[in-house]
Amino acid sequence: MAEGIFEYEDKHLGEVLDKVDTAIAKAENDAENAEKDRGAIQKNFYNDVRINTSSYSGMMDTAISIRQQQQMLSERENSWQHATKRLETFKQMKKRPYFARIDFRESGEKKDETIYIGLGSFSDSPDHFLIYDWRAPISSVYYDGNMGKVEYTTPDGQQSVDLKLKRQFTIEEGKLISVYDTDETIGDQMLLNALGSQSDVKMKSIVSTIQREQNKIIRNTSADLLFVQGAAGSGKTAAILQRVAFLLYRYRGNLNAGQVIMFSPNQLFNDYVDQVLPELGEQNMIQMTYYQFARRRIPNIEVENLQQRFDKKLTEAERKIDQFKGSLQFFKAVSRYAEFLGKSGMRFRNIMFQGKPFASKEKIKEIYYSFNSTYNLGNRIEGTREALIRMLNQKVGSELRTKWVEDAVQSLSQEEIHELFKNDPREFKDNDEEFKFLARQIIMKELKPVRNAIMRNRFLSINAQYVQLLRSLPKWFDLKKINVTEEEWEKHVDRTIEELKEHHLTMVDTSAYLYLYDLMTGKKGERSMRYVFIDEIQDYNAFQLAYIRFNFPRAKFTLLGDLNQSIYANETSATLLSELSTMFNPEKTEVIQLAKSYRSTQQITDFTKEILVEGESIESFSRDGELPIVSVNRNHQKMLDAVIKQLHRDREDDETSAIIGRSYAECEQIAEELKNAGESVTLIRTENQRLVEGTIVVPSFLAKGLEFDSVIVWNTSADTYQEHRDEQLLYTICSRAMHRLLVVSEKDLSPLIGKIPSELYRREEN
Ligand SMILES: Nc1ncnc2c1ncn2[C@@H]1O[C@H](COP(=O)(O)OP(=O)(O)OP(=O)(O)O)[C@@H](O)[C@H]1O
Repeated sequence: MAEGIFEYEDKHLGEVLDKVDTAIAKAENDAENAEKDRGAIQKNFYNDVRINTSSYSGMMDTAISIRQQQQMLSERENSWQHATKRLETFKQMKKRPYFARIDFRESGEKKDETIYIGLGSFSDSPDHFLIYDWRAPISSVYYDGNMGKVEYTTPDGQQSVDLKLKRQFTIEEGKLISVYDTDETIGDQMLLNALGSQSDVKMKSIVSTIQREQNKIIRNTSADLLFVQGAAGSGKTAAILQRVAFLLYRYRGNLNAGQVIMFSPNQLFNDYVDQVLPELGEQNMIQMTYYQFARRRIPNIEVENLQQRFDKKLTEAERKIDQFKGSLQFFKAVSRYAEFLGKSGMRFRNIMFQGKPFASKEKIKEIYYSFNSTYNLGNRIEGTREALIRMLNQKVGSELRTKWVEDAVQSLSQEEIHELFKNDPREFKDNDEEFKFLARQIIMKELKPVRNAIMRNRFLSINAQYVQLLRSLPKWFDLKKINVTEEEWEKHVDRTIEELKEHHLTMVDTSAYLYLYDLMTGKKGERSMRYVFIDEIQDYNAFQLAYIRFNFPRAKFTLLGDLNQSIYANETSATLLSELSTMFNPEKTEVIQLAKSYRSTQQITDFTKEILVEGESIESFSRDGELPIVSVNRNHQKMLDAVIKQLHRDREDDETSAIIGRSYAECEQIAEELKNAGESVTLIRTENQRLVEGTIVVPSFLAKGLEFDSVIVWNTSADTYQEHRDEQLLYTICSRAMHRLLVVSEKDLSPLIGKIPSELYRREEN
């Protein structure tokens, strides 16, 4: 880089920082004044209020005066908050005000324009922007184009510019460290710097090095369904977090973080990504796992967790049934079944009062089916509830003169009477009136559980209904379509009933169970949710997706995944794409492929992609590193020694390490053995655990979406990772590594590693 350019930019940076300093001083002053004003109002609050309570109009004046003082106080409070927030932003800006510059000429203009791009915009007068927000329409040119004509989208349509210069800066703590000019999309040097650094317990934003394909994902506003298929480490997660920040900026004022929800693979992952949006100056969206989403609706039932789902061994028939229960076909079958329920077949439960039915199930059924045939299930349940509440109100009257009520009134203590008056004693005309009042209060209290049962639809019987749905299925669904016999189905239903009795449900049943319940109760879904993001889509089945869609009927969807990283061998993701295409309008569906893997060094990506049968489309990013090591050991102890040796190497080089075992049981054992050998490691037991610094031992099914400097794959022996069955699982684990990968096995090496060309790794025998 020419000397003059660096000096020029250094000077420019100095000028901008001076202006930021001026803005800081002003914001400090504003904050101080707002604080003073606030203090003064608080102190003089009652001096400044005109108090006059001698007449009605005087009291009104007093109330108005208090209100005015309160309003002034809250205005000062707002301006104080505003000033402190601005101050905070400017202080951040001082460290790294911008990261890029572009020069371009707009069509029809005679002069070139220069803009600087940073995390947020900054201007020294209303029309004079010194820094543009990376999300501003014009900033897209920086990410999207090579030199020459570049198009970009504005809220008013497409625009084009002639791009003449693209310059990148490294600025640290307000000091210019380096300047690069590039005619590539985003110069490799900056990306290399970003990728070469050590991993952290928290993911970082990628704002200064967003790649062109990623930019498409981030800025897409047209699709109802945006589907991103991308190799491991291709930046899917990084891109969607940036996308959330983009959408919050683009629709500022109309969209808030509470209207965006992201389904993530596990709680560890939530932890891992929770700093990205705050770093970009935005609030985090709602984030949960599907398990949490389902679980909060049915607290009394234990839903199958990740580990149970992962460890499950199914017979061939069970596998087919499981697959069917996770399909769109079954989703439609449940919808159809619910339609029948509008005519007959709804199961009810008695609502009990003092050991006897307040409303018998027969009576409830009679009410439920008394409505006109045009009523849908939602209207029916509402009508039934209203009729039951009317019955309840009549019951209050009819119970007045019963013996239990009389006895209860007679035996009331003074305190209890006081309480029934709600500490507000009243005058009664005579004793009878007082009795009636107290009796009503007692009856209403006693009937409260009945009222709750009505309002909470406890007269429905979801368990019985779900079982009936399963039992009756062969009568209206041809089991031949799924290659299952009636006996096999019967056996399966019996098992589900047993599980329900134990308050257990598998994940596939849970979705169907909840969906049926929502249909029965006429639930409409959350219409205020505007964007739904689902990461690691390959681990969902079509039923779950359809159910999520049902829950958020007005939202736009962004689905991200890698069909090569399905960790559940029982479920196939291949059919997922075709099922998806029937769920959304094809004209509003866009698919983006990300083929380049940024996470790992070239050596690691070249190695891991060989594990897959169809891995050739994965491109490695040219970042150089050491060859992966495949260590084949004579016995268990040797294998452990190889791990310890690598841990020492990692520690010396300041690399974070993760040891990934296939099952939880295996991880528990290694963690124990490593501790006994004096190594300090943390075992990740469940998906709800927090991420910690230092070496961790994590089971394969919890490593989803995470990354580590150095990955050690434990026991890749032939019987642990089998050909066909475990290809994707092993690929997923190995692709967690950024800079270093060690695969250790005892005796026979898994054929999945054996088939990798030997020049792609270094073999060690111990
Ligand atoms: N444009 C980029 N600039 C800098 N770093 C990037 C870029 N894109 C991706 N990365 C980095 O590459 C790594 C992998 O990205 P990310 O976790 O988003 O990939 P992914 O596609 O979600 O992977 P997986 O499917 O394996 O979970 C992260 O460390 C991320 O910060």
